[in-house]
Amino acid sequence: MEAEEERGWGPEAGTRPKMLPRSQLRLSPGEEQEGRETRLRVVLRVRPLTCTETRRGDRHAVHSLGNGTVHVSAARHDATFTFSAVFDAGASQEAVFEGSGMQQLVELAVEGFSCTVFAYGQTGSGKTYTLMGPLGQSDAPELLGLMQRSFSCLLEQSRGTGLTLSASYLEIYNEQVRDLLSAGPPRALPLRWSKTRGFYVENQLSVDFESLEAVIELLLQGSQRRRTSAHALNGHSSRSHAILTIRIHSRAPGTSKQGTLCFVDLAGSERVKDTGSSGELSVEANNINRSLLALGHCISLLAKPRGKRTHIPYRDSKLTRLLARSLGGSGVTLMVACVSPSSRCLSETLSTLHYASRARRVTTRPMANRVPREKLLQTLEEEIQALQLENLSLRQQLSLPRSREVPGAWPGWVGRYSLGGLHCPPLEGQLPVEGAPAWPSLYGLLRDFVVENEKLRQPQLPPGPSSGDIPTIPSHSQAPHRSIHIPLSQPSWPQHPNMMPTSVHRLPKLPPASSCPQCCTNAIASQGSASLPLPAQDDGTVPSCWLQKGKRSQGRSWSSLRQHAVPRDSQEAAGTEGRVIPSAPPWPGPPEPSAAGAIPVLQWEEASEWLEELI
Ligand SMILES: Nc1ncnc2c1ncn2[C@@H]1O[C@H](COP(=O)(O)OP(=O)(O)OP(=O)(O)O)[C@@H](O)[C@H]1O
Repeated sequence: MEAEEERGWGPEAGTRPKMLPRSQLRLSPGEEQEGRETRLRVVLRVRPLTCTETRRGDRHAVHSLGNGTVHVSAARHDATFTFSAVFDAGASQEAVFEGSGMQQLVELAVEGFSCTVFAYGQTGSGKTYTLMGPLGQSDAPELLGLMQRSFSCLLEQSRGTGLTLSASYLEIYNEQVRDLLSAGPPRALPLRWSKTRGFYVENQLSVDFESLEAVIELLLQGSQRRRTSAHALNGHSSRSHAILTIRIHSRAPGTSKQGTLCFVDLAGSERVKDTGSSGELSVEANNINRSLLALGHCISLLAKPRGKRTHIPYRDSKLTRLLARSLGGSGVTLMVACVSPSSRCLSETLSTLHYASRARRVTTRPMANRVPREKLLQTLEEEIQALQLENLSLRQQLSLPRSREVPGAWPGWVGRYSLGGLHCPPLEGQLPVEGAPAWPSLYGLLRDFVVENEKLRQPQLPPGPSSGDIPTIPSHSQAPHRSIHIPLSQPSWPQHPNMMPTSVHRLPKLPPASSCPQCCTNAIASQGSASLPLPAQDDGTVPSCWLQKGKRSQGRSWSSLRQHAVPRDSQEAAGTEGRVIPSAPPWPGPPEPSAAGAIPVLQWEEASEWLEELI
């Protein structure tokens, strides 16, 4: 745990929820990290002395002690700092890429997380060099920076996986947000806020790309448009904060993710008397320093424990607004602090080191950006797969033949539903509806599995007939009606084929059926017979209170769904001997073909919204 925290991106102490071992859940690193308080990862890079500094006879004041520790020594200043990694003057660009965790950041972005790497430090400390290398030197691939190496890594991952990539590039110059990719002279773009998107730049140009050459060309073009000037400490000093964002849209069967990989090259903090800036340069310097101060202020507040945090003033600058999500929200962030080793830059170096140390205490709660409807479909598929495994296991335990070995022994759902794809073929007599989601079919399949598995679980049941069909529940059975709360957000058990559930104890707990609170004393209509937990009235209809859409509450269980849709075939099941008890709630949408005459209570949109709420 400690080691994990030391590396950064480790969960905060005490925030790790109880989980099954990873081997059972088969979680990806991103899934493991999702929703947990996660520290910013901070690494330090010390550049070599420049020719001017060497000529001047500046001394080395910053020494790496190894193990992520750095020591600063000069006359009255002596201090030691620890980071996730420290790269000294001899470290190559490749070593920085490998040791900073950049590759992991790319992987998380592909998984749908908002990932940010930002370079912070005094002017001339090597931020641009670390991120982009010396731009335009294509003959020296070893000098390529974190950005180009990440692009390459990303494109490698995108090969054959259907990732869609696009890039946007902007700068914040004198508190104006400007597009670096759109044609014509840079003009200010509005920065807006919305509840769903947070802060965003309106009308920003986004360019799709498919190759490394294309994205590097975009980087070059944009960087050439960025404001730079010469001053005493840097002949090519960036006068703006630059933000290059790569959007990664990945589509796989049943899921769709939208991750971002954001590179922030901050303008360097500077002392006007050191840089000799005047006129426009000093106006720029003031704006740069002011926005960095706002960033520092936000970081100081964010570094406090969550309970003690006060309001975070993101709105104090455009920079902090755009970094809000990366710093305090749901992103994963890497900070590369850059310093000069020169004894002359000591006070600025110490300031950067304190700043970076504070940033190490900042935490976020990473959340992947998934398209909810598709997430639901994915979850349904996972549940079905888990139930299918259980079904096989139960059949084995009851010495029932595997259905596949007995022709015609598959339960009714086989053939009606296909697990392979989300978009099942239309059923007989049913017209295909363009763009119609496969939820009813998946839901129906889920329900059928639940029903069959529940029946197979009944301990008093004799082994089934030789046909391998599901044994029926005897009419005298006192088995209570139960509704299953299916934990959609977590797989019920391992989904690896080699990890079949070995005992029924791992099945979801079955709570007692709930009754209609308004008018029915007992929803379980017929004692001793297989029936739905539905209060059928004399005329065969269902009390209106069951059909009314009640006020939606958070955390509703599957059983509450039952109140919203009642297939008529389910009602008919009440009181029918030997019928399977459908303990899964009926699908709240339009009727399935098998549920002839179902009562459609909710509109499709409502039903889908509702399911989204559930997960
Ligand atoms: N690790 C390094 N190895 C060799 N040269 C470096 C290294 N880091 C920086 N330099 C050189 O130092 C100079 C300043 O670097 P750079 O422009 O990247 O600084 P910066 O922090 O981005 O400055 P500013 O904030 O003013 O834009 C450049 O000439 C660059 O080539």
